[in-house]
Amino acid sequence: MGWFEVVGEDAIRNGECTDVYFKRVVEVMERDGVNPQVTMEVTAASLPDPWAVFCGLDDVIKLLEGLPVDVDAMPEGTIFCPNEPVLRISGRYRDFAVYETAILGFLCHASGVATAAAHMKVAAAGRPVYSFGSRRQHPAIAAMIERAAWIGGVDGVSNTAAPEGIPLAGTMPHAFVMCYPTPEDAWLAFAHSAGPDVPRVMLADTFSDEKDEAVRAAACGAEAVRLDTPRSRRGDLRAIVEEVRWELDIHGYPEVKIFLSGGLTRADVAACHNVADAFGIGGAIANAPVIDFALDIVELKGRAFAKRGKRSGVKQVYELPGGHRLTLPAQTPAPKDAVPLLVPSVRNGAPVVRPRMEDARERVLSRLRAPAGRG
Ligand SMILES: O=P(O)(O)OC[C@H]1O[C@H](OP(=O)(O)OP(=O)(O)O)[C@H](O)[C@@H]1O
Repeated sequence: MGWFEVVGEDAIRNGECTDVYFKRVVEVMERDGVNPQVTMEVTAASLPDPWAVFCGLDDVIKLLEGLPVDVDAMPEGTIFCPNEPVLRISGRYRDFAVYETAILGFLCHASGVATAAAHMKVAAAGRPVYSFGSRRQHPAIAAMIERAAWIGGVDGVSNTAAPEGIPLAGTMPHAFVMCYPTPEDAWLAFAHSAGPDVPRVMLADTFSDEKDEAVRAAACGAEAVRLDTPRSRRGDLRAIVEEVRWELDIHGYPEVKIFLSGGLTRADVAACHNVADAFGIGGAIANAPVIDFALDIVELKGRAFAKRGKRSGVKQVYELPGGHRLTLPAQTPAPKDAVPLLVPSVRNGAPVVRPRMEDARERVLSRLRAPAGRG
């Protein structure tokens, strides 16, 4: 272990970040010379929502690179439903058994965050959503959280350690406002000295009522006011936003936008989607429930074989015209005009694809734009 209680990249790549039972059984199998050819599939029997976003494949490909395995998977950003295999690995069991822990960890966590982000975008109905939640998770995984949120469709992220290319977004903390004699002093200092590309979004709820501070912030040059109303003061959030909008308009600031944040849930965002102009979301994205993926043998030595509760045989998931989906045995001929969703990702340890987060994000956004919804 190093300075912090984190697992280093080398330990993950070497299979040292694993459940001890894998190490124990691999030793037993080595002694017995047992190492059958298997195909294993990753599926989730249930989801927090009717559909989810597949994410985390990039790390899985890097993890398995160089091992004698083949991997087929849905591309990152693919929408999937319960029981659909999202990824399959073929190889000799002992050669990749210890990686199950990390494979599932990569996929469960990233897919959970991407899914929550996509559902939040649906709730916001076109208004921008920003990921402010890396403070809710261990800093060592901030880049993963922000990447998954970006793939899920957020419009920017707050953590400066996010992967390059993701736009950074942020306003000002309450501590900043409190470090000046008055909020006006803080807002004017920010308006004067923040970088030219930094939007003048002023936090307008530190000491007094939102409608009072919002109008005062507008007078100090705010392009937008951020309302981060504490839950203890909240009551009817939509009514607060409507009242602030009214006061800004009547005092001559109709162009000043309202940015909402602070413990927002999907229901809060849906309730305010047409009165607030943007949303900063922390825990409701970063603390998303993980997707409960499992990795199970479906074929052993070339024959369909599965434990109880699982369907045996290698499968393919098809998308049909009209957005319908079908899971069939892989050897069944593809239905007419069907698009197979599981595609080659690794062949004998060599990556066939390098997932690009922009492609994954576009896959999600194009689905969210589709009139038929997620299909
Ligand atoms: O959706 P959430 O889980 O609440 O996370 C995001 C919140 O984190 C920050 O608030 P915080 O009060 O921690 O800091 P601040 O006073 O600097 O705004 C930010 O202002 C958001 O409100």
